[in-house]
Amino acid sequence: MRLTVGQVHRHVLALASLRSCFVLGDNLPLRMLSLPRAVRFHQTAWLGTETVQDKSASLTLASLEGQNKVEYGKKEKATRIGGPKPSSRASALKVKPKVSSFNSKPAKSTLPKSAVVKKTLKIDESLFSAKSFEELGLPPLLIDRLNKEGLSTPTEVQSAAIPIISQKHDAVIQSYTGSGKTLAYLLPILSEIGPLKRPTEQYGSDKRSGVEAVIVAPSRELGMQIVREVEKILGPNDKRLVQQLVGGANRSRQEEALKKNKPLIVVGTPGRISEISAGGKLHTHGCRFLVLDEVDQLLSFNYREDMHRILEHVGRKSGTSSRDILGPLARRSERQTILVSATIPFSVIRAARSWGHDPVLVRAMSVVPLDSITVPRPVLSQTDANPNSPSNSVNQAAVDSLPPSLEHYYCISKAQHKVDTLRRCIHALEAQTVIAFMNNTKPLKDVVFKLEARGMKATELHGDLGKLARSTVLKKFKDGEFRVLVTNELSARGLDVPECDLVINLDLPTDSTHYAHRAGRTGRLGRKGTVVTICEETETFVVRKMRKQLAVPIKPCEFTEGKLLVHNEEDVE
Ligand SMILES: Nc1ncnc2c1ncn2[C@@H]1O[C@H](COP(=O)(O)OP(=O)(O)OP(=O)(O)O)[C@@H](O)[C@H]1O
Repeated sequence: MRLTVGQVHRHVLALASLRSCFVLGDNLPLRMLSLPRAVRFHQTAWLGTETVQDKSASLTLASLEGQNKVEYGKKEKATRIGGPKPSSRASALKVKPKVSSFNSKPAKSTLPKSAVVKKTLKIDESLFSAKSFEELGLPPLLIDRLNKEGLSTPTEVQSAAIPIISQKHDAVIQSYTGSGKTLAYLLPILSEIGPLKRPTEQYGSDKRSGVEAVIVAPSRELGMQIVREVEKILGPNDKRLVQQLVGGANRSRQEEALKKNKPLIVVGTPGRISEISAGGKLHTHGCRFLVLDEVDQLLSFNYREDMHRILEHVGRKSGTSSRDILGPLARRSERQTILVSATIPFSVIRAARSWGHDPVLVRAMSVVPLDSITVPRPVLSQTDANPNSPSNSVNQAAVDSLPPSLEHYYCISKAQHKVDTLRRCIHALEAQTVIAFMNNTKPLKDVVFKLEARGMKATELHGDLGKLARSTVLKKFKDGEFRVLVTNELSARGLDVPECDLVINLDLPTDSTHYAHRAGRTGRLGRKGTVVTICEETETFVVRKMRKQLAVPIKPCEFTEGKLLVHNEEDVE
C-alpha cells in the first residue's frame, strides 16, 4: 500500500488523537483485504480515525451499498421515525419532546452537531408516549415479571428502543448515563427468547437449543451486573438460562455450565467469550442477538482481536465463509446487532453502518436511520483547536451522556491535602455513598488507609483484586457497609449504584469522555448527584477545558467550616 506524504501526515496525527477507535473487518477498505489480519487491524485503526474526506480510504463494502454521502456544515434536523412499518406511514410528523418523570432535561441536539439528516423520515408519535410496558407490546409473562420487580413505567430510551428492536432493526442506543439502557435492549430480547417470550413468536423454541443472545461488556463488573439484571427479570426458576463468561473466573467451570445448563443468553467480556468460542465450547452461529454494551470502549484498540472474532462468529450463517465477498453481508442477516453506550462517537456510527441492515440511532426522544447521518467536519483541521467545535464528535458524545440532574464543582487543593479535602467535601455535602476516582492503582490503598484512620469507612476496588474480592467489595459497598469506594477507571463505565450521591475526581480524568462516564455513576435515573474534581492549582486549566468541551458549569468551590462555598461562577466559554 502506498501513501502520499499528506496521507502519512494525517495518519500520524490520527494515531496521536485521543481515542483509537477503528472500523473492524467488515468495513475494511478493499485494497487491504489481502493483508494479514493483525496488519489489517493496525491499518484500519489508522483509517478509522482518519478524516473521512479521504475518499479512497472509505471504499468499503458498506460504501459500495451507497451509504457514505458527505455533506458538511449544515445543521442537523432532528427528524424522527418509528412505528411498526416506518415506510408504510403516510406522513411525516414532528414529535414534541415530552418530559417524563425520569428525565427533566429536554432532548439535547443529536450527535454530531454538524450532522445532516437527508431523508424525510416518517415517524410514529406513539413511539415516544408509552406510559407502560403494555403499550410497548411486551408479552404478558414478561410484564408480570417486571411488575413483580416493581418496574411498571418505561424510561424514555426504553420507550424508543423497545419497539425498534422488536421490529428487528439493528440499532445504536445512545442515552445519558443511568437512563435505563440495559433494559432498553434486554426487554425486547426477552420478548423473543426464553420462557417469557411472546406466545405467537414464530421462531419455534423447540428447534433452537443453542445460545440465542450474546451480550459483550468491557469489564467483569459490568458483565456481572448485566447477568444479575437478566436473572432478576427471568426469575429464580429460570436464571440458569443466562450464563456469565467473564474473565478472572474459572474457565472450566464456565464451560461445564454451558454444557449442563444450555443457556439461551451469555454475557461476558471479550477475551473470555472469544477464548471459549475459539476452544469450541461456545456455539453462537445460530445466535439471533449480539449486543455490545459500552460499544465505544469495546471498539478500542485493546479489544480488537477478540471483538473481531466475536463479530465474525456470532450469528454467522452456516456455510458462509469469511472469504466470500458477500460473507459479511450474508452474516449480518443472521443476527440483530445492538450497540449501546452513553457516548457514541462518529466512529461507532460508521462501524454500525457497515455491520447492520438499515441500522438506526435510538435516543431518548428520537430514532434516526444511521445512513441519514453524515460525517462530521474533518477532525484534523485547525478548527479542532476549538474544543467546542461541532466537528468534535467525541466531545459531543460526552456532552450527550451527562445526566440532567448533576451539579459539577472543582476545588483546588495541594496534592498532600487531597484526602483531607475529600473528607471535608463529604461532610459538607453530607454525602452517604461516595465513589472517588484515581488514575493509578497503587495510591488507592493509601487513600483508603487515611480515610479509615479518620473514622470514615472506605474500601478499594481495582483490577489487581481477584474476581471474588472485587464482587465482595462491590456488594458490601452497595449494601452500605462502606461510605467511600476508592477506585480507578475500572468502575467508571456502567457501574450502577443507584444510591451514589457524590463522585469525586481525586485525579483528573484523561478527557471529557472519561469525565462523563465517571460523573455518570451518580445522578442515576433522575436522582440528584454531585461531582467534585479536586485538583491542584496548576491543573485548573484542564478543568476549564473540560468545562468548555462538556458545556456544563463546573463551578469553583471550597469546603470550609463544614460548608460548601461556591465561588463566583466563571462563565462557560
Ligand atoms: N423502567 C424502569 N423503572 C425503574 N427503574 C429502572 C427502569 N429501567 C432501569 N431502571 C433502573 O435504573 C438504573 C440505571 O439503569 P442502567 O444501569 O440500565 O442505566 P444505563 O443507561 O445503562 O447507565 P450507564 O450508561 O451508566 O451504563 C438501574 O438501577 C435499573 O435497574
